[in-house]
Amino acid sequence: MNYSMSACATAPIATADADAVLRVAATVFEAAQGMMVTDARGRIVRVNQAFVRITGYSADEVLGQTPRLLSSGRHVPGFYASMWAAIARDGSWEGEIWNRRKNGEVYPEHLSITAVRNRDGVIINYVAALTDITLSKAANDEIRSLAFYDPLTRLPNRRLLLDRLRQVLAASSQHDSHCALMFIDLDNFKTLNDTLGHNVGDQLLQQVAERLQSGLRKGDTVARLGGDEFVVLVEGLSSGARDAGAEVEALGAKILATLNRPYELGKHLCRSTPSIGVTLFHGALPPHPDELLMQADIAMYQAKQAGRNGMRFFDRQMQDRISERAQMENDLRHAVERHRFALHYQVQVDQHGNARGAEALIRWVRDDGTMVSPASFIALAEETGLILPIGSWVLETACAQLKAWQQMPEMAHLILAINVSAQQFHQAEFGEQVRAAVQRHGIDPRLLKLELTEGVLLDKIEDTIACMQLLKAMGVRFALDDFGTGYSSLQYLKRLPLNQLKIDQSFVRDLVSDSSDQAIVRTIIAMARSLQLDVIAEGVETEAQRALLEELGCRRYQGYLFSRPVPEPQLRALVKDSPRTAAVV
Ligand SMILES: Nc1nc2c(ncn2[C@@H]2O[C@@H]3COP(=O)(O)O[C@H]4[C@@H](O)[C@H](n5cnc6c(=O)[nH]c(N)nc65)O[C@@H]4COP(=O)(O)O[C@H]3[C@H]2O)c(=O)[nH]1
Repeated sequence: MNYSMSACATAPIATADADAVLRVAATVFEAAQGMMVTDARGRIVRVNQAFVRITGYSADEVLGQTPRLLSSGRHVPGFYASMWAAIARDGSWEGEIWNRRKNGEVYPEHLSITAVRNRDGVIINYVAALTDITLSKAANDEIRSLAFYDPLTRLPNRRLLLDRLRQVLAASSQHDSHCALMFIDLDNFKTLNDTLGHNVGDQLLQQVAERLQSGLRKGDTVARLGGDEFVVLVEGLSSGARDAGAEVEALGAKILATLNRPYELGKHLCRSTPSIGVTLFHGALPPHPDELLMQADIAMYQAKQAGRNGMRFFDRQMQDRISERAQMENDLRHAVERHRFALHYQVQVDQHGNARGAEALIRWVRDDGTMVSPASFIALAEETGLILPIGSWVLETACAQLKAWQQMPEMAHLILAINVSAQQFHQAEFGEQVRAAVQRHGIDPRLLKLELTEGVLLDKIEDTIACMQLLKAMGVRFALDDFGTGYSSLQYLKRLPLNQLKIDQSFVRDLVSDSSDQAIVRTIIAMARSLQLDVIAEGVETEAQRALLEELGCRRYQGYLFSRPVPEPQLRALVKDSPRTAAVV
């Protein structure tokens, strides 16, 4: 284009060929790009239709003028001087500038200017090609905005936050002052969103964003990471960690108070509270931005654990615990995939010492063969949902074991109890799962006992009763585990098709010396009687405890006095020796 223009401005018109070149040049000159030709002194000598369209000036209005008439006044003083210096040096210049249309509107344009020289090398014209980039610039801005800002709140997003954090970290080695990263998460946002709808949830997030922004200093950054997670980056705190901590503490208290004020969300007046996690950093050895964000997140999690609507500072021990937990979750997942579990069995005896049954207690078998107690992984399995495949494995393994016992005369009478967690029990297909397992293994369902805790039973009581009744009708038994530690009331206990109450070991431990434990155990036994339920005591370790339990009316026992939980072959040996099962320590 510029080449053609130079041809147009400089080629001598002598031949028919030259005529054709001229027509081509004229056509090119009238292309979509704005064109402007000046003489060597900068006076406009020619413009095309596109120029007229872009600038709003007619050719007559600009001929003889200088391009200064388009100037927007937006550029710094040295801008044009350096542009002309480049043209003088290189023969051309190209870049983006702001110009002004005839109607006063300032617009961005892409401009390229080429100097045209005669045969002697003297500049005779300047040719400018200009493109209005208003639209593409707007599109660029939009892309930038989408890439770096959260569309809902207009706050910086994670990408921009990390970018700023990187800058702050790079600069922090030169400053003494501390900076803080605060991770803010709204408590119960999900519930509000689910109950009042996303529209109301969005309004809350917008108002939280406004409150956060208005409560901070200009230099601080508020970002939204997504969902109900906000982050505040605070710079320029005191140089001493203690003072900086106190400043952040005050800021945190202010944020808590601001976000605690009620929100008007359409026709709803709502309350929302935040949990805030803070990590402080400064100078010498700044951590990686992702690491800082993780620390603040961990501290926020700790604030949640501590009861919400509060603030916590990051603490490294907490991080170690969380890393351990993550590692354990990973290992447990592998264990579930490869069925790395074993059932141990703890015998349950009657008052004559005869084995009447056993409780199956799971162990996680580590790759090095060590056994991990369920006390250290069942809670994690419940939190992560892994309890479902684990529970299925226990059910299958217990049924297979019962089947095997049915072929052994000395074991065939044993009732096997398994623990069922709340999540497992409340799956819609749990009843069916048990029925199918019983059928698949061809076992007598009366030999299977499901131990449930009070928590399981209290939840969704009608569904619970329906599921229990279905299984009870098949012959499956139910025991209520850890009895006495929850909130069971006689009224609802009456409605549950239970077979047995299990006295929690915490009442057995000091039974001999503690008269209030004796009173509790006496009451539980009386309650069981009135409900016509069996009663068993767990955690029986001494003969004195057993004797007292017997005196109080309890006829079934489980505990170290009889045996610890042991692998199946040991249980078999033990049962063979019963009555008065020998103690296995
Ligand atoms: N101090 C003392 N302790 C005694 C005595 N006798 C038994 N124990 C222990 O007390 C726990 C009794 O089981 P639990 O209350 O159902 O408590 C169980 C149960 O809630 C859960 N659990 C075990 N296996 C499973 C399972 O397959 N599924 C589910 N969901 N939970 C399980 O893990 C808990 C802990 O199991 P374990 O570590 O095997 O711990 C067992 C057992 O080893 C005694 O005389 N003294």
